[in-house]
Amino acid sequence: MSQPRTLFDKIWDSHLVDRQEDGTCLLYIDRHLVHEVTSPQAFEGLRLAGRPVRRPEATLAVPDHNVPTADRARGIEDEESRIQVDTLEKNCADFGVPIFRMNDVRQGIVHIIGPEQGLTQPGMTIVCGDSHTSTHGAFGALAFGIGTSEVEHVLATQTLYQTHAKNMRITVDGPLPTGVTAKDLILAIIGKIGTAGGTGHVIEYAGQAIRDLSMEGRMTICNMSIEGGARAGLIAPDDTTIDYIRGRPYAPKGAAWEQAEAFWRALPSDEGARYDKEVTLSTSEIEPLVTWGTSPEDVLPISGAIPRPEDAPSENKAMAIKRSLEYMGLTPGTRLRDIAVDKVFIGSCTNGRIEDLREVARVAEGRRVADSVYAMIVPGSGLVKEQAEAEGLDRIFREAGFDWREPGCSMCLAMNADKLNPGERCASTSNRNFEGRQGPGGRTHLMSPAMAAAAAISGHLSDVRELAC
Ligand SMILES: CC(C)[C@H](C(=O)O)[C@@H](O)C(=O)O
Ligand code: SF4
Repeated sequence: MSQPRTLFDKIWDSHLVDRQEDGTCLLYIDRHLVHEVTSPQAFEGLRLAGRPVRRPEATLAVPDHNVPTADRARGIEDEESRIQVDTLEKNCADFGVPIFRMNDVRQGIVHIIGPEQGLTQPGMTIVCGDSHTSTHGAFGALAFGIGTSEVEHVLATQTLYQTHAKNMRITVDGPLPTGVTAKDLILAIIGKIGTAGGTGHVIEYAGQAIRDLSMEGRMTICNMSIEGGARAGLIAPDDTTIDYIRGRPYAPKGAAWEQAEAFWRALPSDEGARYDKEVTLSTSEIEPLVTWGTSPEDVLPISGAIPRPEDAPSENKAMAIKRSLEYMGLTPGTRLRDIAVDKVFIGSCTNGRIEDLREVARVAEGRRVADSVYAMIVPGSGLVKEQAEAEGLDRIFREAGFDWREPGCSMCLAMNADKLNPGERCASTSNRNFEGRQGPGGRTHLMSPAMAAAAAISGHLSDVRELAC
């Protein structure tokens, strides 16, 4: 009998082209997603070497980081952004790579459109020159970010050099308590394991709380695996996965669907498969969470207060807390819910999907954004936007005083015109809160869409459970 294998090992083994004595492996890559930030030098490399793209039909490009989220009819005003987006279009035209252009309704954040189009499927290897490629692991695909020289390698050969990561399993037991979402789960996980907790590992998420999540929630979890230091995140495919993929534009059809489904159902880790590291959490310990510092592991329940450096377990940690608090403009002991916000950003590849927008609408309906707050909602893709509008969510948002925008990365990382001003404080549904992430001097508190909506309405960090929904 063969050894029981994990989902990760099954995907790895089935994509192994070659293994060197030193452990370096050559993997076949099924899908390659491309955006404007990390691809220009890769295409330039191909041009210089006179090489074509090996499998254009396995590649899809989309501009997302540099696109404006308002007034698209006016084109892109910022010159640097315009050059980035134009360069991507030209490279795709020159090399025959399919692209969803800025004004295509299918345009959106690369990690939102892959799943939406049915390009992301269980058992695949998926890469993109972007760290949050881990998002696609929600489908039981081995998906990870790569650097620009690797983008060039994949474009040229459809393969990639890799070394085998270790297997880690994080089990979240119990049902989701009221007001607690996938975002709270992953923030709790990162709070527990730390930003280096997953280093060198591929994390498989398991347990009732994970199984009970929709695909949207599972994507939120896998998206932030990278913030926990992991190489990738994975969730075993099941009925929820298969139902989500069925009928999407790039999903297999007819007999190919039957075959694919049988293959997908054989992918989950075998009984008795061995993990190098195991972590267990119970949802009974988890409340709605917010970050207070400049790392995603600086996380606390909304009922908590800003930590005191002198309570830190080590001198180093005390220094780190002090520095974070200085940057964040916060005083130890302040109750989190007494912290006023200037802006609210709802969107990103972590929380810019339709379900996230429905959550926001549930909180926003019949209420008003506080006068002191500017709140923006940036759908993850043109199709998410279209769906939200078909459901009348945009009307709820507008009536409540939210700014309803065009799709893109936007203020998740401020590579376009959407930025925090120095010193401004933001409740954000994105995934990174380091110094300057949302604009130089900007201060970010990460949280779920419902919690961000609650902050927009009340004008300060607040507990969504106290707003009757
Ligand atoms: C610009 C890109 C390379 C970057 C990433 O790799 O993640 C961005 O998407 C981010 O979220 O910081
Ligand atoms: S939405 Fe944010 S995290 Fe996601 S790809 Fe864009 S910049 Fe990166």
